[in-house]
Amino acid sequence: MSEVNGTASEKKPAVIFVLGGPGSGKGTQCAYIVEHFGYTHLSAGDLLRAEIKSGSENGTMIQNMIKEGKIVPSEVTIKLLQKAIQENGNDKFLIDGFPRNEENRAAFEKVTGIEPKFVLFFDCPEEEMERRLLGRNQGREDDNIETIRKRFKVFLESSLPVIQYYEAKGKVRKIHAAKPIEDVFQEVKAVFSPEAEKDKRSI
Ligand SMILES: Nc1ncnc2c1ncn2[C@@H]1O[C@H](COP(=O)(O)OP(=O)(O)OP(=O)(O)O)[C@@H](O)[C@H]1O
Ligand SMILES: Nc1ccn([C@@H]2O[C@H](COP(=O)(O)O)[C@@H](O)[C@H]2O)c(=O)n1
Ligand SMILES: [Mg+2]
Repeated sequence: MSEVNGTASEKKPAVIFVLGGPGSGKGTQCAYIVEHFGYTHLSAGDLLRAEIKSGSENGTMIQNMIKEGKIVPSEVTIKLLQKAIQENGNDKFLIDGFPRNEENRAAFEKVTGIEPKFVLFFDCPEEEMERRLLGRNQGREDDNIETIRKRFKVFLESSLPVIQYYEAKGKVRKIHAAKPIEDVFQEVKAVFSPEAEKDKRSI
């Protein structure tokens, strides 16, 4: 496929949006899904952090927004996602941490014409997410209590409505994420195994 929003005859990649509050375990579980089910993992946050490191002209703006827990304009994030999809040979992607608000959601659909197959939603209480983020130790500039509180607020105000939008379309697969990593993955597996079977039958 030469373009992500190419002509009707070109097959669009299968996309699963992976959503959940900060520290709910999205990245951790995506690594397991990649290993077991052959998806490519694209984390919107990781792509934005790489863009800062690359010295791009948007770097300072992105860095400031991440420090404040704010959502970067869709145009920037979608360009990074499109490029990552185009550069990858796979036809199925986990898009982690996107769409984060209604603007992200509507713009991605408009620009790429892609509707997610389903939305994997990691549901986790704030106290547990806060504990995990404060213990993460990956040197992230937004893993401090002040920014974490801002990120929780943005999640409740801007990201949950996106999950509710997909819930109304019957597309949300909710995972109880406040359990040990292996137990969470058992629940995730139960979502992906039937999908993998369906995919095999349609080949
Ligand atoms: N089920 C779990 N139980 C305990 N700790 C976990 C669990 N899942 C992930 N963690 C740990 O919690 C921290 C956050 O996990 P992870 O980075 O996967 O979350 P995330 O949802 O991607 O967060 P963010 O939105 O900030 O990128 C990591 O240190 C990870 O090892
Ligand atoms: N769609 C997105 C995704 C992320 N951001 C910004 O990056 C921060 C970190 O995201 P993680 O998923 O790695 O936690 C997030 O708080 C936002 O500032 C974004 O703007 N848009
Ligand atoms: Mg993450």
